[in-house]
Amino acid sequence: MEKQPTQAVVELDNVKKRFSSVWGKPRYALKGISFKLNRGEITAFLGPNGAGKTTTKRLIAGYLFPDEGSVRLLGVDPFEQGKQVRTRIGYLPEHNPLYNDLQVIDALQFAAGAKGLRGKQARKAIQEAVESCKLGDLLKQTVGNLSKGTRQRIGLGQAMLGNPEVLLLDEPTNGLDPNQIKDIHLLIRKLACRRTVLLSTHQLHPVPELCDRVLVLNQGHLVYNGATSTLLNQSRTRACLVTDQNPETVRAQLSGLGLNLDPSFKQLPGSGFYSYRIHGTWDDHRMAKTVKQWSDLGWHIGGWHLEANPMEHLFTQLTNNEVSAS
Ligand SMILES: Nc1ncnc2c1ncn2[C@@H]1O[C@H](COP(=O)(O)OP(=O)(O)OP(=O)(O)O)[C@@H](O)[C@H]1O
Repeated sequence: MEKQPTQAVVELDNVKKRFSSVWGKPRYALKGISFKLNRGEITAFLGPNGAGKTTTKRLIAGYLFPDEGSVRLLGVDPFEQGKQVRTRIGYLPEHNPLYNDLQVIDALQFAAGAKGLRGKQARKAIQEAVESCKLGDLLKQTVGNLSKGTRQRIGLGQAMLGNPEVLLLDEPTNGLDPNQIKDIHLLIRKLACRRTVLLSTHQLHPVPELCDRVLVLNQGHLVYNGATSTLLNQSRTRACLVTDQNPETVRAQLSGLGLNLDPSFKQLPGSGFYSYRIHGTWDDHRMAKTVKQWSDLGWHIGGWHLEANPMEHLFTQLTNNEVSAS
Protein backbone atom coordinates (compact mmCIF):
# COMPACT_ATOMS: atom_id res chain seq x y z
CA MET A 1 0.00 0.00 0.00
CA GLU A 2 1.28 3.48 -0.86
CA LYS A 3 2.49 5.60 2.04
CA GLN A 4 1.65 9.25 2.51
CA PRO A 5 4.15 10.68 4.97
CA THR A 6 3.33 14.30 5.61
CA GLN A 7 1.91 15.12 9.02
CA ALA A 8 4.12 15.41 12.13
CA VAL A 9 2.73 12.99 14.67
CA VAL A 10 5.45 13.45 17.25
CA GLU A 11 7.19 16.77 17.80
CA LEU A 12 10.01 17.58 20.20
CA ASP A 13 11.13 21.17 20.52
CA ASN A 14 14.39 21.97 22.29
CA VAL A 15 13.86 19.25 24.87
CA LYS A 16 16.19 19.02 27.84
CA LYS A 17 16.02 16.33 30.49
CA ARG A 18 18.24 16.04 33.52
CA PHE A 19 18.63 13.40 36.20
CA SER A 20 20.35 13.78 39.53
CA SER A 21 23.61 11.87 39.75
CA VAL A 22 25.18 10.04 42.70
CA TRP A 23 27.32 13.13 43.31
CA GLY A 24 24.17 15.18 43.71
CA LYS A 25 24.88 17.39 40.70
CA PRO A 26 22.20 17.00 38.00
CA ARG A 27 23.36 15.66 34.64
CA TYR A 28 21.64 16.38 31.39
CA ALA A 29 20.65 13.22 29.52
CA LEU A 30 19.14 15.37 26.74
CA LYS A 31 20.68 18.74 25.97
CA GLY A 32 18.08 20.46 23.80
CA ILE A 33 16.86 18.13 21.06
CA SER A 34 14.26 18.94 18.40
CA PHE A 35 12.75 16.67 15.77
CA LYS A 36 9.48 15.62 14.19
CA LEU A 37 8.24 12.16 13.28
CA ASN A 38 5.87 11.83 10.35
CA ARG A 39 2.95 9.52 9.76
CA GLY A 40 3.80 6.44 7.72
CA GLU A 41 7.54 6.58 8.35
CA ILE A 42 9.90 4.24 10.17
CA THR A 43 12.64 6.26 11.80
CA ALA A 44 15.82 4.59 13.02
CA PHE A 45 16.94 6.03 16.34
CA LEU A 46 20.67 5.42 16.62
CA GLY A 47 23.31 6.35 19.15
CA PRO A 48 25.85 4.81 21.50
CA ASN A 49 24.89 3.48 24.93
CA GLY A 50 23.80 6.28 27.22
CA ALA A 51 23.15 8.73 24.34
CA GLY A 52 19.61 9.39 25.58
CA LYS A 53 17.44 7.23 23.28
CA THR A 54 15.40 5.53 26.01
CA THR A 55 14.92 8.84 27.83
CA THR A 56 13.57 10.35 24.61
CA LYS A 57 11.14 7.47 24.12
CA ARG A 58 9.96 7.70 27.72
CA LEU A 59 9.27 11.39 27.17
CA ILE A 60 7.25 10.64 24.03
CA ALA A 61 5.35 7.89 25.85
CA GLY A 62 4.56 10.34 28.67
CA TYR A 63 6.42 8.35 31.37
CA LEU A 64 8.70 11.37 31.94
CA PHE A 65 8.28 15.10 31.52
CA PRO A 66 10.90 17.44 30.00
CA ASP A 67 12.75 19.92 32.21
CA GLU A 68 12.77 22.37 29.34
CA GLY A 69 11.22 22.45 25.89
CA SER A 70 8.08 20.66 24.77
CA VAL A 71 6.95 17.22 23.65
CA ARG A 72 3.79 16.80 21.59
CA LEU A 73 2.29 13.46 20.71
CA LEU A 74 -0.68 13.53 18.35
CA GLY A 75 -1.15 17.18 19.24
CA VAL A 76 -1.17 16.81 23.04
CA ASP A 77 1.31 16.83 25.91
CA PRO A 78 1.75 13.09 26.59
CA PHE A 79 2.71 13.60 30.24
CA GLU A 80 -0.13 16.00 31.13
CA GLN A 81 -2.76 14.42 28.90
CA GLY A 82 -1.55 10.82 28.95
CA LYS A 83 -5.05 9.34 29.22
CA GLN A 84 -6.02 10.83 25.87
CA VAL A 85 -3.17 9.13 24.03
CA ARG A 86 -2.61 5.94 26.02
CA THR A 87 -4.21 3.63 23.46
CA ARG A 88 -2.82 5.61 20.52
CA ILE A 89 0.77 4.69 21.32
CA GLY A 90 2.48 1.29 21.59
CA TYR A 91 5.77 0.94 23.41
CA LEU A 92 8.01 -2.12 23.31
CA PRO A 93 10.69 -1.42 25.92
CA GLU A 94 14.18 -2.89 25.80
CA HIS A 95 14.37 -6.44 27.27
CA ASN A 96 10.62 -6.81 26.65
CA PRO A 97 9.42 -7.44 30.21
CA LEU A 98 6.97 -10.37 30.15
CA TYR A 99 5.66 -12.51 33.00
CA ASN A 100 7.08 -15.97 32.30
CA ASP A 101 4.34 -17.83 34.16
CA LEU A 102 1.49 -16.40 32.14
CA GLN A 103 -0.05 -17.95 29.06
CA VAL A 104 0.22 -15.80 25.94
CA ILE A 105 -3.47 -14.92 26.03
CA ASP A 106 -3.16 -13.81 29.67
CA ALA A 107 -0.11 -11.68 28.83
CA LEU A 108 -2.15 -9.94 26.12
CA GLN A 109 -5.17 -9.50 28.42
CA PHE A 110 -2.93 -8.09 31.13
CA ALA A 111 -1.39 -5.56 28.70
CA ALA A 112 -4.83 -4.63 27.35
CA GLY A 113 -6.00 -3.91 30.90
CA ALA A 114 -2.91 -1.78 31.56
CA LYS A 115 -3.81 0.27 28.47
CA GLY A 116 -7.30 0.84 29.86
CA LEU A 117 -9.00 -1.46 27.34
CA ARG A 118 -11.97 -3.36 28.75
CA GLY A 119 -14.66 -5.86 27.65
CA LYS A 120 -15.54 -5.92 23.98
CA GLN A 121 -12.93 -3.27 23.16
CA ALA A 122 -10.18 -5.38 24.79
CA ARG A 123 -11.31 -8.57 23.01
CA LYS A 124 -11.27 -6.80 19.63
CA ALA A 125 -7.82 -5.29 20.32
CA ILE A 126 -6.42 -8.70 21.33
CA GLN A 127 -7.88 -10.38 18.27
CA GLU A 128 -6.28 -7.77 16.00
CA ALA A 129 -2.90 -8.02 17.75
CA VAL A 130 -3.03 -11.82 17.57
CA GLU A 131 -3.71 -11.67 13.84
CA SER A 132 -1.09 -9.07 12.98
CA CYS A 133 1.64 -10.73 15.05
CA LYS A 134 0.65 -14.31 14.15
CA LEU A 135 0.10 -15.44 17.72
CA GLY A 136 -3.03 -17.50 17.06
CA ASP A 137 -1.42 -20.92 17.63
CA LEU A 138 0.37 -19.84 20.78
CA LEU A 139 -2.38 -18.45 22.96
CA LYS A 140 -2.36 -21.32 25.46
CA GLN A 141 1.44 -21.60 25.60
CA THR A 142 3.37 -20.47 28.65
CA VAL A 143 5.45 -17.38 27.89
CA GLY A 144 8.55 -18.68 29.70
CA ASN A 145 8.72 -21.73 27.38
CA LEU A 146 8.85 -19.72 24.16
CA SER A 147 11.86 -18.65 22.07
CA LYS A 148 13.21 -15.10 22.24
CA GLY A 149 11.90 -14.37 18.75
CA THR A 150 8.39 -15.49 19.71
CA ARG A 151 8.57 -13.47 22.92
CA GLN A 152 9.42 -10.41 20.84
CA ARG A 153 6.35 -11.10 18.71
CA ILE A 154 4.29 -11.18 21.90
CA GLY A 155 5.90 -7.89 23.00
CA LEU A 156 5.04 -6.38 19.63
CA GLY A 157 1.51 -7.80 19.96
CA GLN A 158 1.19 -6.07 23.33
CA ALA A 159 2.47 -2.82 21.86
CA MET A 160 -0.08 -3.14 19.03
CA LEU A 161 -3.09 -3.45 21.33
CA GLY A 162 -5.67 -0.78 20.57
CA ASN A 163 -4.28 -0.28 17.06
CA PRO A 164 -1.94 2.58 18.04
CA GLU A 165 -0.84 5.21 15.54
CA VAL A 166 2.62 5.49 17.06
CA LEU A 167 4.99 2.61 17.85
CA LEU A 168 8.13 3.09 19.96
CA LEU A 169 10.37 0.05 19.67
CA ASP A 170 13.48 -0.32 21.80
CA GLU A 171 15.96 -2.85 20.44
CA PRO A 172 13.26 -5.27 19.21
CA THR A 173 15.82 -7.65 17.68
CA ASN A 174 18.31 -7.69 20.53
CA GLY A 175 19.64 -11.21 21.12
CA LEU A 176 17.77 -12.80 18.21
CA ASP A 177 19.25 -15.12 15.59
CA PRO A 178 19.40 -13.94 11.94
CA ASN A 179 16.17 -15.72 10.96
CA GLN A 180 14.29 -14.29 13.92
CA ILE A 181 15.68 -10.84 13.11
CA LYS A 182 14.39 -11.16 9.55
CA ASP A 183 10.94 -12.20 10.83
CA ILE A 184 10.75 -9.28 13.25
CA HIS A 185 11.86 -6.81 10.57
CA LEU A 186 9.18 -8.11 8.21
CA LEU A 187 6.64 -7.76 10.98
CA ILE A 188 7.76 -4.20 11.77
CA ARG A 189 7.44 -3.28 8.09
CA LYS A 190 3.93 -4.71 8.06
CA LEU A 191 2.92 -2.99 11.30
CA ALA A 192 4.43 0.30 10.17
CA CYS A 193 1.92 0.79 7.38
CA ARG A 194 0.21 4.18 7.99
CA ARG A 195 1.79 4.33 11.46
CA THR A 196 4.71 6.27 12.89
CA VAL A 197 7.52 4.05 14.13
CA LEU A 198 10.57 5.08 16.14
CA LEU A 199 12.98 2.17 16.25
CA SER A 200 16.11 2.14 18.42
CA THR A 201 18.68 -0.31 17.32
CA HIS A 202 22.38 -0.97 17.57
CA GLN A 203 22.19 -3.03 14.38
CA LEU A 204 23.06 -0.65 11.58
CA HIS A 205 23.07 -3.13 8.73
CA PRO A 206 19.27 -3.38 8.24
CA VAL A 207 18.63 0.36 8.59
CA PRO A 208 18.83 1.29 4.89
CA GLU A 209 16.27 -1.31 3.92
CA LEU A 210 13.97 -0.93 6.90
CA CYS A 211 13.94 2.76 7.77
CA ASP A 212 12.87 5.89 5.92
CA ARG A 213 14.63 8.35 8.19
CA VAL A 214 17.53 8.30 10.61
CA LEU A 215 18.08 10.19 13.84
CA VAL A 216 21.47 9.91 15.53
CA LEU A 217 21.83 10.96 19.13
CA ASN A 218 25.19 11.42 20.80
CA GLN A 219 25.68 12.48 24.43
CA GLY A 220 22.26 14.08 24.57
CA HIS A 221 22.66 16.01 21.28
CA LEU A 222 20.92 15.19 18.02
CA VAL A 223 23.80 14.93 15.56
CA TYR A 224 21.91 13.70 12.49
CA ASN A 225 18.33 14.02 11.32
CA GLY A 226 17.61 13.17 7.72
CA ALA A 227 16.31 10.75 5.13
CA THR A 228 18.11 7.41 4.97
CA SER A 229 18.68 7.91 1.25
CA THR A 230 20.41 11.27 1.82
CA LEU A 231 22.58 9.76 4.48
CA LEU A 232 23.57 6.88 2.24
CA ASN A 233 24.37 9.19 -0.63
CA GLN A 234 26.52 11.28 1.66
CA SER A 235 28.39 8.34 3.05
CA ARG A 236 28.80 6.42 -0.19
CA THR A 237 30.70 9.32 -1.59
CA ARG A 238 34.03 8.85 0.10
CA ALA A 239 37.12 7.28 -1.30
CA CYS A 240 40.30 6.73 0.70
CA LEU A 241 43.63 7.37 -0.95
CA VAL A 242 47.20 7.00 0.25
CA THR A 243 49.73 9.01 -1.74
CA ASP A 244 52.99 10.91 -1.35
CA GLN A 245 51.45 14.20 -2.56
CA ASN A 246 50.98 16.95 -0.02
CA PRO A 247 47.51 18.30 0.91
CA GLU A 248 47.87 21.49 -1.17
CA THR A 249 48.65 19.55 -4.35
CA VAL A 250 45.86 17.06 -3.74
CA ARG A 251 43.33 19.77 -2.89
CA ALA A 252 44.20 21.72 -6.06
CA GLN A 253 43.96 18.60 -8.20
CA LEU A 254 40.61 17.63 -6.70
CA SER A 255 39.08 21.06 -7.01
CA GLY A 256 39.90 20.95 -10.74
CA LEU A 257 37.78 17.77 -10.88
CA GLY A 258 34.97 19.28 -8.79
CA LEU A 259 35.82 17.04 -5.81
CA ASN A 260 36.38 17.90 -2.16
CA LEU A 261 39.05 16.77 0.21
CA ASP A 262 37.84 15.76 3.66
CA PRO A 263 39.68 17.77 6.34
CA SER A 264 40.45 14.56 8.26
CA PHE A 265 43.63 13.70 6.27
CA LYS A 266 46.66 12.31 8.12
CA GLN A 267 50.37 12.15 7.48
CA LEU A 268 51.57 8.57 7.90
CA PRO A 269 54.58 8.77 10.21
CA GLY A 270 58.01 8.02 8.71
CA SER A 271 56.67 7.09 5.27
CA GLY A 272 56.34 10.39 3.44
CA PHE A 273 52.77 9.33 2.58
CA TYR A 274 49.43 10.93 3.47
CA SER A 275 46.07 9.28 3.91
CA TYR A 276 43.14 11.24 2.40
CA ARG A 277 39.39 10.94 2.17
CA ILE A 278 37.82 12.34 -0.97
CA HIS A 279 34.16 13.29 -1.30
CA GLY A 280 32.51 12.52 -4.61
CA THR A 281 30.31 9.95 -6.29
CA TRP A 282 32.63 7.02 -6.54
CA ASP A 283 32.51 3.53 -7.85
CA ASP A 284 35.45 1.18 -8.35
CA HIS A 285 35.71 1.94 -12.06
CA ARG A 286 35.79 5.71 -11.61
CA MET A 287 38.26 5.53 -8.77
CA ALA A 288 40.61 3.17 -10.67
CA LYS A 289 40.53 5.49 -13.69
CA THR A 290 41.23 8.57 -11.57
CA VAL A 291 44.05 6.88 -9.68
CA LYS A 292 45.63 5.89 -13.01
CA GLN A 293 45.55 9.55 -14.11
CA TRP A 294 47.25 10.63 -10.88
CA SER A 295 49.79 7.88 -11.29
CA ASP A 296 50.54 9.12 -14.81
CA LEU A 297 51.17 12.56 -13.29
CA GLY A 298 53.94 10.97 -11.22
CA TRP A 299 52.05 10.56 -7.93
CA HIS A 300 53.10 7.55 -5.90
CA ILE A 301 49.93 5.76 -4.87
CA GLY A 302 50.24 3.76 -1.66
CA GLY A 303 46.71 2.32 -1.96
CA TRP A 304 43.06 3.27 -2.28
CA HIS A 305 39.64 1.89 -1.41
CA LEU A 306 36.03 2.98 -1.27
CA GLU A 307 34.52 3.16 2.18
CA ALA A 308 32.73 -0.11 2.64
CA ASN A 309 29.96 0.04 5.21
CA PRO A 310 28.29 3.42 4.89
CA MET A 311 26.07 3.13 7.96
CA GLU A 312 28.83 2.04 10.28
CA HIS A 313 31.20 4.61 8.92
CA LEU A 314 28.69 7.38 9.35
CA PHE A 315 27.76 6.24 12.84
CA THR A 316 31.42 6.30 13.88
CA GLN A 317 31.89 9.74 12.36
CA LEU A 318 28.81 11.23 13.95
CA THR A 319 29.37 9.81 17.37
CA ASN A 320 33.10 10.60 17.46
CA ASN A 321 32.33 14.24 16.62
CA GLU A 322 34.22 13.97 13.31
CA VAL A 323 31.47 15.78 11.46
CA SER A 324 29.35 18.67 12.59
CA ALA A 325 25.74 18.37 13.66
CA SER A 326 23.10 18.86 10.99
N1 LIG B 1 16.29 7.42 35.93
C1 LIG B 1 17.52 7.86 35.71
N2 LIG B 1 18.27 8.39 36.72
C2 LIG B 1 19.52 8.86 36.52
N3 LIG B 1 20.14 8.84 35.32
C3 LIG B 1 19.46 8.33 34.27
C4 LIG B 1 18.13 7.81 34.42
N4 LIG B 1 17.71 7.37 33.20
C5 LIG B 1 18.74 7.60 32.34
N5 LIG B 1 19.78 8.17 33.00
C6 LIG B 1 21.05 8.60 32.40
O1 LIG B 1 20.75 9.35 31.24
C7 LIG B 1 21.67 9.06 30.19
C8 LIG B 1 20.90 8.58 28.96
O2 LIG B 1 20.36 7.28 29.25
P1 LIG B 1 19.42 6.51 28.22
O3 LIG B 1 19.01 5.22 28.90
O4 LIG B 1 18.35 7.38 27.75
O5 LIG B 1 20.43 6.19 27.03
P2 LIG B 1 20.26 5.17 25.82
O6 LIG B 1 20.73 5.89 24.60
O7 LIG B 1 18.89 4.61 25.79
O8 LIG B 1 21.30 4.03 26.19
P3 LIG B 1 21.24 2.44 25.81
O9 LIG B 1 21.54 2.34 24.34
O10 LIG B 1 22.34 1.88 26.65
O11 LIG B 1 19.89 1.92 26.19
C9 LIG B 1 22.65 8.04 30.74
O12 LIG B 1 23.78 8.72 31.22
C10 LIG B 1 21.88 7.41 31.90
O13 LIG B 1 22.75 6.96 32.89
